[in-house]
Amino acid sequence: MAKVFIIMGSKSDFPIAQKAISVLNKYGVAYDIAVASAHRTPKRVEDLVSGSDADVFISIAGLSAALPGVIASFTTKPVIGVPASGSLNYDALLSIVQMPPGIPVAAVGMDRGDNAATLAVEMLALSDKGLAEKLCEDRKAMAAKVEKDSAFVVEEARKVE
Ligand SMILES: Nc1c(C(=O)O)ncn1[C@@H]1O[C@H](COP(=O)(O)O)[C@@H](O)[C@H]1O
Repeated sequence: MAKVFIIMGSKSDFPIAQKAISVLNKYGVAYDIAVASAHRTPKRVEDLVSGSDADVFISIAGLSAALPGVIASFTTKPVIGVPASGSLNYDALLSIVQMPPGIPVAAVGMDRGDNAATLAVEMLALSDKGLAEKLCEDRKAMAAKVEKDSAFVVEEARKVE
């Protein structure tokens, strides 16, 4: 049973989806994936969302990026929107972030499929102790790497004349 459903507006968004898949695979979280567009195939979006039992939706969209908000209109499950970098600078980001009250979408940064997946895992970890523990371990590993990197730059700085 898929826990996360990744829906992207176009096949051209797939590289961003791959970043999300990589994180979900790392945590062993099952996912479904599909291309559907609120602009081009609105009925397909409704059918996919209504027919899904996923706990969290990740929606990737560029340009006017209606898709995450439209997905949110068909479900009360959390929807995480990933703005795809497009022809204008912040068009997709602003579309995703500016939802009307009552139908929120959690926006992550431009092209940040990885963060969308990590946020989805954090949501699932609220009711999954194993996932919560794995997230804690990874935070500790991240902190250890920062300390190691810091020691490295201190050492390298000493060598600068
Ligand atoms: N934002 C949306 C929606 C939507 O929101 O329904 N449908 C497609 N798109 C976006 O259009 C961009 C260009 O799509 P094409 O590459 O297919 O022309 C993609 O980033 C897609 O997410």
